[in-house]
Amino acid sequence: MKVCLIGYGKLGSSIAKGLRNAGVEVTVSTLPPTDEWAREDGFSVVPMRACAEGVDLIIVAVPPSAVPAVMKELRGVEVPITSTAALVKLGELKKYADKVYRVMPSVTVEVNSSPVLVAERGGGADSVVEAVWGKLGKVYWVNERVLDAALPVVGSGPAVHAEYFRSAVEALVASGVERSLAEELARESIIGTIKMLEKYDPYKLRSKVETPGGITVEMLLKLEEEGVFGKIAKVLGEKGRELSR
Ligand SMILES: NC(=O)C1=CN([C@@H]2O[C@H](COP(=O)(O)OP(=O)(O)OC[C@H]3O[C@@H](n4cnc5c(N)ncnc54)[C@H](O)[C@@H]3O)[C@@H](O)[C@H]2O)C=CC1
Ligand SMILES: O=C(O)[C@@H]1CCC=N1
Repeated sequence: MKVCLIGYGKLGSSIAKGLRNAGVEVTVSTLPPTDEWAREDGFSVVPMRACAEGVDLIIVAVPPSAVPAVMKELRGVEVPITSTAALVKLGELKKYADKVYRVMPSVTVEVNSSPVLVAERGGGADSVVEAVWGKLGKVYWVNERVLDAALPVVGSGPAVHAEYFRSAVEALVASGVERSLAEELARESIIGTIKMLEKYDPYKLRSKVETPGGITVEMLLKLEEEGVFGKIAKVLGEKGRELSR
């Protein structure tokens, strides 16, 4: 499979590396200075129309404000297009191309382990979209409203989740644990928790940990009293509702 990737920034570079891990041939078209970064990472960089020739799929990973210019330059190209841009709706993309999709992944595509929301089925090239994006994680076909609602947890997710990880590490360091050990302990604990969440719902998991009268319930009630978890749900939920309006 061959892919043309437009944009080699924070997300684009992760997409390119993830696709390469999976054996997909990637050609890049991007602006300076990221063209040099792509070459340094071993990708071939060419002008946009040349990039779009003879490939199975085009991935547009440019800032939302640059999408209209890129889509105009791709006008008339028959290859299906997937846009990763937040905020640029499918209706807007369809003004420029027939076979076009919105995709919402996260930078964890770099390790081939991202949820990938795709809107919407029936865009004229579903199987090639599934085949390429399926190399980067797990594909979920959804309507656009769901893609937007999920953006704060999927697209922004790694940054948000990493802040919890960081807080756990700081807590250990504050208690006198060496930072390298603290990082390892927090990471292993989170990996184990994710595996348990495949078996148990969060309420059940919490009840397995909370010893009556013990320290877990004491700490969690304190965090709840301070509104920590409610605040996360409120802010991410409000953003999802705003985006999916
Ligand atoms: N960074 C992330 O974790 C995620 C980003 N997104 C979306 O992906 C898109 C890219 O985001 P980032 O990589 O963070 O942005 P970025 O600013 O790091 O990278 C943008 C890239 O697009 C290139 N570019 C800009 N205008 C161009 C043009 N006219 N022609 C060709 N290339 C052009 C830039 O040179 C750069 O390589 C955005 O629309 C964003 O909403 C979606 C999900 C996650
Ligand atoms: O922060 C942003 O706007 C983009 C979309 C999701 C992740 N990064």
